[in-house]
Amino acid sequence: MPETVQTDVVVIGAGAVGENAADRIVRGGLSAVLVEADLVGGECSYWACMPSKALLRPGTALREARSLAGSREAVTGTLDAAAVLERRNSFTSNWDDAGQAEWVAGAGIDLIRGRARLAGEREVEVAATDGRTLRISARHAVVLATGSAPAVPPIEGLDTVDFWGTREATSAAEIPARLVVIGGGVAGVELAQAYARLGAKVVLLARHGILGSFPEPARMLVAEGLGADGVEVRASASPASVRRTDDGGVEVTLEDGGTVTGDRLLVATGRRPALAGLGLETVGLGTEMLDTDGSGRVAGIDGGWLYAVGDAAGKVLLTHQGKYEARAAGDAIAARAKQEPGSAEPDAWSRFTATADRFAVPQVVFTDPEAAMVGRTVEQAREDGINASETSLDIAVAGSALYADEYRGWAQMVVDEDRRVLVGVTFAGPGVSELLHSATIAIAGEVPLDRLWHAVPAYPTISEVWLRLLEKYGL
Ligand SMILES: Cc1cc2nc3c(=O)[nH]c(=O)nc-3n(C[C@H](O)[C@H](O)[C@H](O)COP(=O)(O)OP(=O)(O)OC[C@H]3O[C@@H](n4cnc5c(N)ncnc54)[C@H](O)[C@@H]3O)c2cc1C
Ligand SMILES: NC(=O)c1ccc[n+]([C@@H]2O[C@H](COP(=O)([O-])OP(=O)(O)OC[C@H]3O[C@@H](n4cnc5c(N)ncnc54)[C@H](O)[C@@H]3O)[C@@H](O)[C@H]2O)c1
Repeated sequence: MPETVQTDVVVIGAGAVGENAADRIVRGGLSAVLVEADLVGGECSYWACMPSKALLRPGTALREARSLAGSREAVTGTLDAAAVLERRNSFTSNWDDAGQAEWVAGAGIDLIRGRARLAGEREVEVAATDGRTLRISARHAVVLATGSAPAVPPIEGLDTVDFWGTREATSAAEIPARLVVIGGGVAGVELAQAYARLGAKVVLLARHGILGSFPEPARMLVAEGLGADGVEVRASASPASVRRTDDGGVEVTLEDGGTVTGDRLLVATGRRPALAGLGLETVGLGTEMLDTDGSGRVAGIDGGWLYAVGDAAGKVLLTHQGKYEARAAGDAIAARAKQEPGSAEPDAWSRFTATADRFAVPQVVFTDPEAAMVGRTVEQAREDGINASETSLDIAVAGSALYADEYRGWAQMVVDEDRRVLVGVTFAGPGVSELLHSATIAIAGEVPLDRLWHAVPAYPTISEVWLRLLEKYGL
């Protein structure tokens, strides 16, 4: 007989998103059980954001030192790959989640380690890691925060080789001499540059070019940065088949008949919500993408007790947006339990709905140079029926010249001409990631351009690009 447990809310998955949902639920006065099958902290902490950025940052710091006369002369060596890997290990706490589990306990959340699945309305069954089977009844809600799984492309022979996914690439203990990367998305380009800087000879196969969601000039700057580090970017290269070579490496045959060989193959071709094996059929749902509203409530569930947030909801696969969805869902669940006014069907921009998921999503590609974008491209804005204009220029202000000798960067703003507010901004160049939040505030706050004119950028910072953009726009 399974042990039975009663709680207000069960959160399945203790990644960054599940942790935030449970935290908001407890802060809202409810009890929460958080179930985790692997490491508390999830993908971002151990196999994604943190280790990948830890692998990239030393190379960027070195390039920055080399970009200035005076400090350039002080650089006498190359990256110490072993030290970089060691520093990366410290950011993942050597894949030990004791610190995160301690935070969960301190937040008043009950942690159960094991694999959970739905077992009917408001019921969750857990195969606990200590061998017990638990049956948890949730008085108010169940939140799916199970993250995502790699989308493995249907490339002939891929199942016969021992290839890396992003998990293996972010946790590797050594640098392969030759690395072939399939996938020109964010994960592919970041890891291609990280490994090239750590000494690998990298070929990146990007069938539609790199960073498809970014405007062309930003993509070009990143491609040049990759090239400068020796990454061979093969745009339009579509892999047809893969085989193991006699020396233990891999050979990728392209659709045009060409071949590329490496000691390791990294496949970074996107991710899908992790919904398989979750018992969704017990509540009348399939394992295809869930349909959720702004507070994460899953459509088609009587009583609205099932929620999905973060990668599991599949709207925006980014940690910060997932955590934002979790805050909205957690607050909504707690408020709905108390029948708080405005929580049942919240208005846009209420704290119970993740409105920015549609209009103001920021993303940074942590390559060198960086690419940073928030909101819509001009094409997306026009597709959405917005009377959009675009203003773009190279970043060439006193702050950028001081930042690096021969600084090269690009900026673009997309304006809704009817409302005279920003709906999209892109920056590309060294150090631009820290500029992005100014654009996010302008978009989420719908700051009128005539008022934005009065947001004076400090001299001499790269932020002066704002002034140049507004002047070029006509202010
Ligand atoms: C290489 C790489 C780099 C990235 N870099 C960035 C970045 O720089 N910035 C950024 O914003 N985003 C980045 N992302 C995306 C980011 O990692 C994800 O958006 C984020 O991890 C999603 O968080 P989550 O909590 O929804 O899912 P996850 O972090 O995947 O957590 C889900 C958790 O649920 C658990 N789980 C799943 N099923 C069950 C079950 N049945 N029972 C119990 N537990 C279960 C899993 O074990 C896991 O711990 C990156 C992704 C990759 C692949
Ligand atoms: N800095 C960051 O914020 C960051 C970094 C890494 C990953 N992420 C997130 O993690 C998720 C996964 O990243 P990703 O780069 O794997 O996904 P992605 O969807 O961004 O890119 C996948 C790439 O793989 C290519 N591809 C797909 N199938 C292919 C095939 N059969 N052959 C060749 N190429 C193929 C696509 O054209 C695309 O360029 C994304 O949602 C991303 O936003 C974020």
